Amino acid sequence: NDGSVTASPEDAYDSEYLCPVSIDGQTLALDFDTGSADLWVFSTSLPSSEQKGHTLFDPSKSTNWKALSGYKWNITYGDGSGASGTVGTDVVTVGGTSVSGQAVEIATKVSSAFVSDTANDGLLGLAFSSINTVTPKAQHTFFDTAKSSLSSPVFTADLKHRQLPGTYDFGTIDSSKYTGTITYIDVDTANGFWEFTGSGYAVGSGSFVSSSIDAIADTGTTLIYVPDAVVTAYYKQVSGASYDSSQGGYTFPCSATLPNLTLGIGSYHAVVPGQYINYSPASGSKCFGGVQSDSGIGFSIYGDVFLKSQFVIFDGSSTPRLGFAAK
Ligand SMILES: O=C(NC1CCCCC1)N[C@H]1[C@H](O)[C@@H](N2CCCCC2)[C@@H]2OC[C@H]1O2
Repeated sequence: NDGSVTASPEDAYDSEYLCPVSIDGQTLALDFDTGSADLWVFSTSLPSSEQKGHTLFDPSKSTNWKALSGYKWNITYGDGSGASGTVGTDVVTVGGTSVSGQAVEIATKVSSAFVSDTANDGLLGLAFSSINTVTPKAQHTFFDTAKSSLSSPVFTADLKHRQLPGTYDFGTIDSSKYTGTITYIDVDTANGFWEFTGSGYAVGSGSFVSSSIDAIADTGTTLIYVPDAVVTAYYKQVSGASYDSSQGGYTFPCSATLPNLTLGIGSYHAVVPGQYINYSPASGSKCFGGVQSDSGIGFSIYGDVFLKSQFVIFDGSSTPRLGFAAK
């Protein structure tokens, strides 16, 4: 029951990656999010003003749909976006991986950021089921439901930079998708995230600075959010860079040459190419950086700007761990 599904960038800046997911034959484009644990979809139960432009799941058209009476969900994400609604179970298929009895959370309310993100029909959470928001009983993620039917209890992310589709694979580690060896690091699941301790950083050709960085691997977050010491060291090497409070982050002249950012994972040095850190135009001739401060978040976030530079293994065995390799 192993499977592989394409992950297509939603826009020219790789703001998010969307994957086709079939719910009893109804196919929606979902944002696979290793930073949350709810599988929720735009539905015919939303007010029509919030449905516009999205593909909707209609449970009344599903023969395998089973409503969970009295069950509800309500989620708020780190960017302030959120959604809420009701719950049922159905057959969910991702690439070749099909599971029955999967909790599918029907949106009856979504925040404006989701309404306007018309390519996005919902989220498929891939964090640990301990942070699923369904009450009165938390539900399993798609990966947890599928795990026992996979050749190996793993999924991998091979996201790409700019305009290229990548893949999420379930159940196998495809050795054609990476070079060299895989470096594994322990994961602390206490907060429900794929959380680990990074070993430090380097900017461009500069020397590596050893420092413990508490971080999560989050496919649902676009950028890299790291401690101020890293951010300051990085933009010191970018002429014309500055913190722009009106943009809410560091910007620099779009013509700037950006240094690579190396992030340590154990003894492995993961290199994020400088070009990946020119995230998008901000205003005028300034561009918005793909590396920003993690202050106020509580931990660092290695989001898509980082993850797309690597081949990443999310190992859900009894001792969960993360694997990273160059590609
Ligand atoms: O909130 C975060 N990350 C935070 C970013 C700031 C620093 C803390 C973490 N990720 C979310 C992302 O923004 C959402 N967004 C919705 C609107 C369209 C774009 C995507 C989408 O839903 C869940 C996840 O993905």
